Amino acid sequence: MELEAIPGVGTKTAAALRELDDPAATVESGDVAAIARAPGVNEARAARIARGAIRRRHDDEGRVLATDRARELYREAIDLLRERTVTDYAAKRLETFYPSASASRIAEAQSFAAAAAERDPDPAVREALTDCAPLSDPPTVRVRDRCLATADAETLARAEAAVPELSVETVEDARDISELGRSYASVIVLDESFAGLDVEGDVVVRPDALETPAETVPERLLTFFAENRERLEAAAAVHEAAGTAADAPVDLDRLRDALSRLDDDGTIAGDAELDRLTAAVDDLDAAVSTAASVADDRLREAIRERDVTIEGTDFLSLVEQGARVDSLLDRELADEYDEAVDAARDHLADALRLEPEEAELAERVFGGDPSFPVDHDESAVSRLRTELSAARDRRAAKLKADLASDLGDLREPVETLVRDALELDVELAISRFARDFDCVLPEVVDPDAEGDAAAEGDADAGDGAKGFRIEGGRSPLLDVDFADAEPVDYAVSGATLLSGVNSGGKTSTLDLVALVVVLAQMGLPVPAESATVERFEEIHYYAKSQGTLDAGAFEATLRDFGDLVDGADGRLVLVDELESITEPGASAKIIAGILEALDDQHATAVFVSHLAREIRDAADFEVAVDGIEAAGLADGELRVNRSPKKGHLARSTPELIVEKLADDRGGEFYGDLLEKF
Ligand SMILES: Nc1ncnc2c1ncn2[C@@H]1O[C@H](COP(=O)(O)OP(=O)(O)OP(=O)(O)O)[C@@H](O)[C@H]1O
Repeated sequence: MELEAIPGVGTKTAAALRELDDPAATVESGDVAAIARAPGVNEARAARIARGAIRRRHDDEGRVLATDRARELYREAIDLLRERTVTDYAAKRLETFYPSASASRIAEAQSFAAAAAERDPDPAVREALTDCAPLSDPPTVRVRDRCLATADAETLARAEAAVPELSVETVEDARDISELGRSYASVIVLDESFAGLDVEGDVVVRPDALETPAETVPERLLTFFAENRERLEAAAAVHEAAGTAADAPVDLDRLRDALSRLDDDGTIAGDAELDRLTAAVDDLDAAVSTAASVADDRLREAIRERDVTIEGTDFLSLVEQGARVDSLLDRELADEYDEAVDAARDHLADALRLEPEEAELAERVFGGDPSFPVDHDESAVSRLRTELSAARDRRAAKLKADLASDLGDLREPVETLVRDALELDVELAISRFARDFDCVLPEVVDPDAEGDAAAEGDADAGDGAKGFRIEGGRSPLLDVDFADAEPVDYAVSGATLLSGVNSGGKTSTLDLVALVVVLAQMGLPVPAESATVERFEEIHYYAKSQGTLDAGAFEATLRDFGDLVDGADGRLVLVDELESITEPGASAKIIAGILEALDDQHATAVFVSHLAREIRDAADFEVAVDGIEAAGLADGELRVNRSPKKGHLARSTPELIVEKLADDRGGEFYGDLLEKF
């Protein structure tokens, strides 16, 4: 796939995406975290790229959200979903859902959402998701005790690219290699031509070394797993909490076992022998000095308890020549000295937990010429250190190789393990949203088919329709608790005026319609008992304007509507109290004209207005009027039936108040007033 063909991906972004392992598949996968691994691509941008790829796949170029208020509604819908995610990943991934005019995209998203809504939003899974995050690539580790060697320039370039962890050295002959063997603990020769090479040190010829990075640089896998330990454990916990452990792409026990053998810095953990050797090397000097003290104490004690007879000549030579008293040890205290040395050797072997062969080397540390304090042999200590260090490094290398080979098998599957856990968060957010707001998956119908979405129980409506029909819709965007949101039934096909008392819920009804349509075209469940909506090409929602516009702004608004009515088929137009843009008489005429044009073009429109009667009178066609009706005033409070009544011009609040006064007070004045309505 041409990456540049994705909407919103330019040459620079395409170049960044090409750095990914499998750019096309990654971009198509919708995995926002994986896309965001491309250099310079953050998650918000990754979501846009994923959305672009979806659009391209569905040949979906259109922009359904056509006005600021429509876009605002979409943001509010996304926010309601995002509030229900646990991970950043899921929050970003939800952004790949957008209102689409493509039937195939809506169907695709709906099938995802339908499966998601079935998920049980178990609090235990939510808890487990807390530490879940996309796997990260640790920075390249430099391994300094090993190198690659080749005589070939091309192999050199390939090796440098494939194994940036190791130095790649150029060699011409066996002598060069043997020299490398002295500088590095191990050398891997890449050229077949050196097969059978016999040089000293840890030198191997492995032409396949670049293809087997787990063996060549086990550190790469080890640091990857060490760095991602918490994320992997969290993903495993999610699968367990969700009851999907048995189907997980990785055997979770095996993963945990491998992780338990790994330290946070990518070294080997939990191996008693390696721990013993490491401690022995680290403690060697301290143990030698304590062992010497043990011997000294013994000897001191022995000397203190013995009567030593010194011959006169000895005494003289001691006094006159400053001869060392040590010479007496050999003669007078030989047994005691031997015992003290044995004690020192035992102490050393015990303290360092040495194996018999190592203990043999350790014996040479003590037992030279008798002396007090007891001396040790520094070169024997050094030999012991070399021996123990080499054993430690051999052990570590073997364990690393073993562990890397185990982890190598898990490398690919853990990607899926983590991705599945994160995707579960996306699904659970949708499930929670659907449950919290009593949602249903709506029917999104083809506008070109015959019939009206608004036509209830109309056999002709079939699978095709114009307009929308919402039953029992309850908006989560109201300023009251969702539990107090009263259900609204509303269906419109064609251009309609919506009248109603003040605060009757007209604006809230427009919000509900916009929200239901936006969610429906995102392929998501909607907060209603049932809903059928036309698959609109565009949603134009205009919020109530703040006061009368000056001439310039009025002209601009009129031009907007001029564009809007041009080719309006397939559009949903929601307009809240457009009359406030200019004086009432002119407003009524303008709104009547716009409605007429929209109706002509089979657009679906709902215009909320307090001037419904005037607009109807000004219109040259039979304009439909619906009304949100007050059932009356009770204790000064309006009692409202929130579902607009079809074909009904609702009485206004002033009319209701005049009627109340006429009833309560009687008299000519109120009666005359009432008649004027
Ligand atoms: N379906 C509903 N369920 C519960 N409360 C609602 C519902 N619809 C509206 N309300 C309440 O009524 C208030 C007024 O609603 P809204 O602003 O939509 O009325 P309006 O008819 O547009 O008013 P105005 O004529 O003043 O523009 C809302 O703030 C909300 O508290």
